Amino acid sequence: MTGRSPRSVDDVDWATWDPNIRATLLFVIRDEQVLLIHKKRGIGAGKINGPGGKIDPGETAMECAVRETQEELHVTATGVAEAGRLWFDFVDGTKIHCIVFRADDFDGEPTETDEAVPLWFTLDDVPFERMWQDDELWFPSLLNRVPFELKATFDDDQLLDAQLSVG
Ligand SMILES: Nc1[nH]c(=O)nc2c1ncn2[C@H]1C[C@H](O)[C@@H](COP(=O)(O)OP(=O)(O)OP(=O)(O)O)O1
Repeated sequence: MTGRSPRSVDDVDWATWDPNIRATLLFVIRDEQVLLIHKKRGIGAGKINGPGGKIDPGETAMECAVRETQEELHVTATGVAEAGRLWFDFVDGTKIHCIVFRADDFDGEPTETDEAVPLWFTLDDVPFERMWQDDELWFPSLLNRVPFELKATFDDDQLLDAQLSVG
């Protein structure tokens, strides 16, 4: 039998799943608004997302989230706390483990860089149609400060299946 690419979350052997990318996302949520980016390059270029990126050797996930936010927007997030964890299994073999952080505030002025354009959205107007398809599933938990875990399968940037657990 020829191998079939995993399609549903239950097709993936999560017990042996080993991510080839460990990354972070950070969402500053302040005054009923969320600070997002239009990402110019890298995985998900062209989409709107939170700032974030790959964890460097020797740094913690939280240090990575703060560093990436500094690099992409020239602001320093404050009041940072872990919000949830994401497991993305792509049919091309890319396996991304992503830790999501929430921040209450920041120092500095959001500034466009080579990597990102800063964008503010009110919490009832988050542009999910321009974001990764999984984001809409876990964003309510992020806003409500309920810990979440999401496993999802993707074909390129098309969401195939997702399982969310909260609390
Ligand atoms: N399905 C998905 N949903 C989502 O919300 N974010 C995703 C995602 N798949 C990937 N990402 C994000 C998480 C992480 O911040 C980023 C990783 O992509 P990259 O490695 O291209 O990041 P960067 O290029 O910004 O990082 P560096 O290479 O470290 O500069 O993509």
